[in-house]
Order: sequence, then C-alpha cells, then structure tokens
Amino acid sequence: MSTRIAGKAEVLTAIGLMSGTSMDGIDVALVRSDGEQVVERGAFLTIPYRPDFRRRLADALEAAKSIRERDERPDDLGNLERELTHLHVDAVETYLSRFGLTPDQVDLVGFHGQTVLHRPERGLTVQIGDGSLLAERIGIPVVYDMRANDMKAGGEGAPLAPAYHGALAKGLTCDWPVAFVNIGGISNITSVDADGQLTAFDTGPGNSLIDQWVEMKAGIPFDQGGAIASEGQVLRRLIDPYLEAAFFDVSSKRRSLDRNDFLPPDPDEAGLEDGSRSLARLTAEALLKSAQKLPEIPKTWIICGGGRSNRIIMDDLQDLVTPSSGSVLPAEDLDLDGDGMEAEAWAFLAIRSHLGLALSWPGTTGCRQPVTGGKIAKPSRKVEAG
Ligand SMILES: Nc1ncnc2c1ncn2[C@@H]1O[C@H](COP(=O)(O)OP(=O)(O)OP(=O)(O)O)[C@@H](O)[C@H]1O
Ligand SMILES: CC(=O)N[C@H]1[C@@H]2OC[C@@H](O2)[C@@H](O)[C@@H]1O[C@H](C)C(=O)O
Repeated sequence: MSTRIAGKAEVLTAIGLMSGTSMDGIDVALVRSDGEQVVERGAFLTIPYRPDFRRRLADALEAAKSIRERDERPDDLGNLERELTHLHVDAVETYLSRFGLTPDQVDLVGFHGQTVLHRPERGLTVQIGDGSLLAERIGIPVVYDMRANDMKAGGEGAPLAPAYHGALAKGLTCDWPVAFVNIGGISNITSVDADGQLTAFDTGPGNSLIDQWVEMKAGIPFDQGGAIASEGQVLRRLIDPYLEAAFFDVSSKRRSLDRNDFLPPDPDEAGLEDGSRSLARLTAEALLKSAQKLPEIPKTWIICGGGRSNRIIMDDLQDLVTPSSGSVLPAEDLDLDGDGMEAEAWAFLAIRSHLGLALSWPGTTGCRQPVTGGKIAKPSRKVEAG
C-alpha cells in the first residue's frame, strides 16, 4: 500500500521472490521503501521445492546450455517455466494468508525466476518464470526480468543485490568499509565504503560444490552445520586447481558466474569428509582471493545466505580475515535477515524499477553507466481478497 507523508517521497510496499542457484526453493520477503531508504522489512518465508522438482531444475540447466536466444525454451523448459510460475503464485498466496495481508496492500511484486543459463561473455542471461502469468493470477503488478537491460548497457546482468546492500548500509553503525557477503550456491560480495560507494562481484563457489559433493557421495542435499566437513582434512591438491582459474586473476574483468563455471571433483578424488572440508575451505579462500580486487579490504564482513550456517566456512573466513583486523559477522548480529536478504533485495529492486531508478552501476555489474531495468506486468483485473 503506498503512503505519502507530507513533503516526503512515496513509500511503496513490495514483495520479493527469489529462487537462487542452490535451487532449494522460493524465498519470499516484504520491504517498504521509497527506493532510497529501507523504511521497513517484513517477515520472511521460504517454500522448499520438492525433490523431484529440484531434480527437474538440475536437468533444465543441461537443456539450457543449447539456448542461443533468451526466449528459447528447449526440451521440458516451457512446461517447467509454467510450473515454476504456478509455484510462485502459491508462494505469494501462502505469504499473504500467513501474514494476514490482502493483494491491495501490496503495490508490487519483484520476481527473479530461476536462472538456467548465465553467459555474460555472450550477452546472455536466462531466467525462467512468466511475469505476466504471475501478475494475472495474483492480481498485483509484477516487475520481472531485471537483469536484461544491464546487459544491454554492457554490464554482466549480475550481481544486482548491491543496490539493496547500499541502502541497508545507510542504517548501520560499524567499521568501514563494510562488505555484504552472500554465500548461496555461488558467493558474491558488495563492499560499501563510508561514502556509500559500491563495488561488487561474484567471488566463486558458495555451497553448490559442497551440495553436489555430499549428494554424490552420501545422497544428502547439504552438509548441515558443516558437520561432515568438521571430520575431514583440507586437501590442497583438490582446491588449488580451482583457485588457479582465470576468474581469480586480479586483472580479470569477469564479475559474475554461472552455476556450472565450477564443477565438483570426481567422486573418487577424495573421501566424503575430506572433500567436504576442502570445498568449504575453497569457498572461504575464493572469497578472500576475489576480495583482493576491492579498492580496500573491508573491516566488517556481514555474512548472508545459507553458507553462514556452515560453521567450517565461517571459521575459515574469520581465520583469513583476522590478519586485516576484520570481523566476520552473521547478518543477524546486525539485526538483518541473512536468509531473507536476496528476496528483500528483489522487493527493493522492484520499487526502484517502478520509480525509474538505477539498479546497477559500473562498479557493480560493469555497465557503462548507471541503468535501471525490469519489465512490468499489470493484472487485467483485481483479485478479490480472501
Ligand atoms: N544449516 C545449514 N548448514 C549448512 N549449510 C546450509 C544450511 N542451510 C542452508 N545451507 C546451504 O545453503 C544453501 C542455500 O543457500 P541460499 O538459499 O542462500 O542459496 P541461493 O539463494 O539459492 O543461492 P544464490 O545466492 O547463489 O542465488 C543450501 O543449498 C545449503 O548448501
Ligand atoms: C545470473 C544469476 O542469477 N546470478 C545470481 C547467482 O547467485 C549468486 C550470484 O550468482 C549473483 O550474481 C546472482 O544473484 C544475486 C541475487 C544478485 O544478482 O545479486
């Protein structure tokens, strides 16, 4: 519901929907903002995908490799896109009823969709999800496809959450520069200096290699708490080759990654525990190696995303950051929501898109100049409450 306080900018209410590279489910959050300040952060809800749907998404990444034009939907991708959109309809409806909201209390929905291919070197990024169908079904305008315009402006289309990190940083009391680190399937970092200047990029594998490793070796979806890693040893022979990838060269211009840019080791290269331990170490070392590309090493490292629940990754990060007198803090230590942040970011970006404000800058995606983005789908009718 939009409100305007005398002399102040209009404050809009948006729901953000994020389904990230871990492909574990749909995250839903709510933000009230004028596009500059975060006025309020609402509740967070995650709706896990069923295992069979997650498997179909994994297959979709294979099918998507053949895509040359971004609206191509080879194999099962068209059906999957429709089903994914319906799951997002259900997610919005569940969120509204769980928190006692009606569609007319929400101005916008920011819809990410599922990335099935990201090839910035070819100017191609593909997220499946039908914004028009979603808007029609939920009766709320939907802002979607927020990465494409950035690519047209010479950017990599990712990461886009930095716009939100910059807004959150305005409310923090901490040592500067501050870094927002998201350890999802892929990890990314946004550094914000005391003047609000943003520098951001992906930093390497997050949990995706660990997830694939424990699935392959033990048939389980993730290493809860880092319990398996805690039983293993770091094998340098396993992780050093990853760190030699051109992506980590200080001179590399690449700032974003596709989930398949890094693949897990072969199953016979290590035991379950040593592999998990080594890949957790890789996540931390890749982060620090990439952080060398920042203008200044951050003093406060705010950790978001599922990887902050892996104690081994967190301990490794603290070890690596200590020599520069930095502190590594889970987002909750600063009263932020480490699980909801990306969904909140998509709500915030929807508001900025609607207001025609920039979603990306040369320092975040590598675009030539600050650019807005996103398309809006408006429902043809209002869906009645209840
Ligand atoms: N309790 C836990 N212990 C260890 N790891 C966990 C825990 N909970 C979640 N994770 C890890 O976090 C992952 C999910 O993280 P998250 O939801 O932040 O990723 P995502 O948003 O899908 O990815 P991205 O940010 O790359 O788009 C899981 O796949 C798992 O590996
Ligand atoms: C193309 C794509 O979906 N990229 C994701 C992915 O997941 C993490 C990292 O790689 C980041 O660049 C991005 O997502 C976040 C939300 C972003 O755009 O900020």
